[in-house]
Amino acid sequence: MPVMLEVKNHVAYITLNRPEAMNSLDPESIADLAEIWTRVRTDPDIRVAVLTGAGEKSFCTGTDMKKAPPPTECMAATYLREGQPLLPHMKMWKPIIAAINGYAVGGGLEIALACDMRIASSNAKFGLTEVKVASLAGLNGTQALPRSVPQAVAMKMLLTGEMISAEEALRYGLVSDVVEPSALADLARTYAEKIASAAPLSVQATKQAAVLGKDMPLEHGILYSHLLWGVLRDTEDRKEGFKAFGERRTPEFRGA
Ligand SMILES: CC(C)(COP(=O)(O)OP(=O)(O)OC[C@H]1O[C@@H](n2cnc3c(N)ncnc32)[C@H](O)[C@@H]1OP(=O)(O)O)[C@@H](O)C(=O)NCCC(=O)NCCSC(=O)/C(=C/c1ccccc1)CC(=O)O
Repeated sequence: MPVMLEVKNHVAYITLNRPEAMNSLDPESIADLAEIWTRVRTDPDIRVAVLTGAGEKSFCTGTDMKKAPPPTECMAATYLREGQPLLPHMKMWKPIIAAINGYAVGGGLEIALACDMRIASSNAKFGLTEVKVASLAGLNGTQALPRSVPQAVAMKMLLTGEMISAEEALRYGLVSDVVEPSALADLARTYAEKIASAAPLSVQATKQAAVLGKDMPLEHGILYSHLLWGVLRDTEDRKEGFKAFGERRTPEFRGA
């Protein structure tokens, strides 16, 4: 399988599984991923997803340039029917954690930028190298990178295709944690299980407030987040959370 999925304790573990090709994305991987994201979005048992690459060398190096199929129709037809091939499938309010276990390059870094949390192994390298192969970081890279690291760093990376190290990525805030390669999966699981143990609707509303609010004027974002708080106010889970606190026990959340 070019992409593997395992669901455990409300966490979807997704692994790009073509280590021999640095987990680059061939057409089968892209189709598999699209299906998996739909499952993550719609399966009520799944509360959070972890995305990683197989092996210790690479998270994902973007388009498989040796297997990219020639176009079968004009771009306008594809674009107006489907929009983008990858990221719309990731659009959901369940959080996605990128566990970056090596190279995150080209479309690979763009996918990581579409995740909510990014943690990395100390051997990870990050680059939007599309200019080197006569293309463009057209999934989200030209927009998301300058919003994720200082503008000067983003422009250097975008225009030269130069990669940065895990240490630099941590310094610029592109990732939140850097650990030894052998510790990455455990750290991803720890964060994912923490998120999965919280009330699912509260987690999803929190992501929505943070993601949508980022592009609103502050005053609007604050009002919007207050409305989302109001949406959560009458949930069974909020009652359970408050009750469990008073009874000094672990709450049992149902997503209701
Ligand atoms: C990452 C590297 C620097 C690693 O170098 P290293 O020397 O350690 O390893 P290699 O020998 O190079 O790799 C081992 C093996 O894997 C194959 N490999 C690696 N990456 C790819 C890839 N992206 N496509 C196909 N094959 C790949 C490599 O050929 C080796 O195979 P072997 O010879 O052993 O059979 C180095 O691998 C590297 O620089 N990789 C390329 C990274 C890159 O340029 N990525 C950008 C691709 S373009 C892209 O992602 C785009 C995304 C997009 C944008 C908008 C809309 C949709 C998609 C742009 C686009 O598609 O146009």
